[in-house]
Amino acid sequence: MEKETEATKDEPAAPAPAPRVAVVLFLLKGKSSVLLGRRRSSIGDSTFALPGGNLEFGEGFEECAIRELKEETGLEVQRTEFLTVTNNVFVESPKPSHYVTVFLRARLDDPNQVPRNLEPEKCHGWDWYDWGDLPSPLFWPLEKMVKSGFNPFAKIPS
Ligand SMILES: Nc1ncnc2c1ncn2[C@H]1C[C@H](O)[C@@H](COP(=O)(O)OP(=O)(O)OP(=O)(O)O)O1
Ligand SMILES: [Mg+2]
Repeated sequence: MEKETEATKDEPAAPAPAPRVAVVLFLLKGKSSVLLGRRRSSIGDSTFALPGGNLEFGEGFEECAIRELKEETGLEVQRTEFLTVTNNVFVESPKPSHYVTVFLRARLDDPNQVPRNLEPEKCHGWDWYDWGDLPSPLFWPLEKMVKSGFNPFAKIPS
């Protein structure tokens, strides 16, 4: 049953907070490079994270990843593969939030494409980092994956 906060005489009841869905992309280059950007956000400010964002109503995961990548970096990919999904509750951010995050991966269609920082209000800039020598601090959900041994370059079991 949907929970609602108590309505007052003048204000309608606010809907109870609900989990949201995000789609993020491991964009891979060569044998071991991934694209990361330093976040400017109330969630994970200044930490290094993957391109991606909120799934829009009616959108597919791949469609969302391709759109967010293009909006944030100008880079284009044609197809993606599903990697994993994680459940992340951000209790300490100013506005607590809960994200179910879908991780996809892709390779650059043209390895000579250069990322541009098209949303500078959300990111300090994009760059390629070696998976064996990642920058610090990583956005904590990503840090957790790295620590658990997750490898976005691994062959996906069929
Ligand atoms: N690497 C990650 N691991 C887990 N969750 C992540 C990761 N990256 C992002 N998220 C979650 C938490 C973020 O607040 C949420 C939305 O991504 P974020 O990049 O903040 O949105 P956005 O501002 O690009 O979205 P939009 O463009 O839709 O407004 O996704
Ligand atoms: Mg984003």
